[in-house]
Amino acid sequence: MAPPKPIPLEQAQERICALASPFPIEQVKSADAIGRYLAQDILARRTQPMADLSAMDGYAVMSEDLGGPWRVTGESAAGHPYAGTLSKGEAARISTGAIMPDGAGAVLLQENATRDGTALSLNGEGEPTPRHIRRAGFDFATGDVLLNQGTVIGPAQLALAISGGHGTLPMRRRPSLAVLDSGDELGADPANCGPHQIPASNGPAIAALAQPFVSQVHRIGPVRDTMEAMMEGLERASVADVIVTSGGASVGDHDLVRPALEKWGAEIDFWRVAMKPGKPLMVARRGEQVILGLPGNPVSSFVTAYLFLLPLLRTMAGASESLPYATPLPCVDPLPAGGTRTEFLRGHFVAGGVAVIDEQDSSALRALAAADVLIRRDIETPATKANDMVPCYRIQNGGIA
Ligand SMILES: Nc1nc2c(c(=O)[nH]1)N[C@H]1C(S)=C(S)[C@@H](COP(=O)(O)OP(=O)(O)OC[C@H]3O[C@@H](n4cnc5c(N)ncnc54)[C@H](O)[C@@H]3O)O[C@H]1N2
Ligand code: MOO
Repeated sequence: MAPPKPIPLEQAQERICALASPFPIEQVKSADAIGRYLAQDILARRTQPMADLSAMDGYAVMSEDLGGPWRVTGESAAGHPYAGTLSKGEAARISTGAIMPDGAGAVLLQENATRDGTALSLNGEGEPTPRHIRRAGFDFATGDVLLNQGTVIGPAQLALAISGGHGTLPMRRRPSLAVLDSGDELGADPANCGPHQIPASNGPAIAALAQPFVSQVHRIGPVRDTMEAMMEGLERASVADVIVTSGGASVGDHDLVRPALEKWGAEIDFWRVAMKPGKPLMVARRGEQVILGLPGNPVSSFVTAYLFLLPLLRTMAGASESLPYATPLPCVDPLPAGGTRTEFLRGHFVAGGVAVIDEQDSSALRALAAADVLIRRDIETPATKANDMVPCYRIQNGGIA
């Protein structure tokens, strides 16, 4: 039977994301929410700053009393406000982040002051100014939306949520993942492979790509190229919400993933995508479980995990943006017109943009590991000249940048 016609990349990404059902919401300690997506909008539970604060170390004075001299009548330090109300001719020693005393409306930098005991005067370098005051609520006020549902929590978002009074955050429960390597040629121990074996490297790479988005990863295999071994592998994988296989997805005599999935009761959603590398990608479903059959070639498996598995996991995690986004960058090499498949070329950063890596074979791991970007070439896109802008997906930093 002839294999089905490959479907367009965009349609394949849409179909895979449509298979994801949102996972239940759980409250997570804010610091443990890093890398996860908010399940609800986060509203400020407090106002920041809670009062007018000084932005500098110096002296607080009345706004109608900018010329001095003054008498220092007390101090406002961070955590220890000034007691009482400031009057004309009075100044309060104040530190950065400390609350402006009642009655005060300007701050004199200590560099611009001469102080002798409690006597304070200008030294000619500058006057008190309200510009050194951070106004109450200028960052946020109680009830403001601080972070939208679907936002990923990184270090800055974590700081904002904590500052807004949130010790815990509502996140979607993360799916569990099973990663299955298949192929008679695969060895489990990279240091001890027989002469006809290669180390199973796809599983560890896929697991590492997925790790931020999943609760746990079950590693299965290497599984032999027999129907019995595949069925047993799938049975072991059935504990997981998402199952990823690599290898055996193409049309060869030993490519058993599709028949095994069908025998196991999975329904194939689509098989084959008009992309390079990654054409044999297979997507199936069994009940609520989603199964991705990635091609065995290591670069194909990495690229399809990046373009399909991660969007699926992000959708399950409740991300507002599931697909990776392309940044236009100048390509120092001219590129030929696009062909009949959307192509992802491995490229690396050079002065002035990106350059195409010479080796583009879909098994070449050294070239993949040297790549900073995948350069996207759409179907039949016109040829480009040196330094034309091309869409680039960043895969620096293990594919998660
Ligand atoms: N007649 C055709 N042949 C092929 C087609 C086609 O359309 N017609 N498609 C080609 C494309 S494109 C790809 S990609 C490969 C993918 O094939 P499979 O998914 O069946 O993968 P395998 O044959 O099992 O393995 C391919 C290659 O990758 C190595 N491999 C497999 N698993 C791992 C692993 N876990 N770790 C490291 N390396 C792995 C394997 O040893 C092979 O060298 O099919 C083309 N053929
Ligand atoms: O996925 Mo294959 O790598 O297109 O050669």
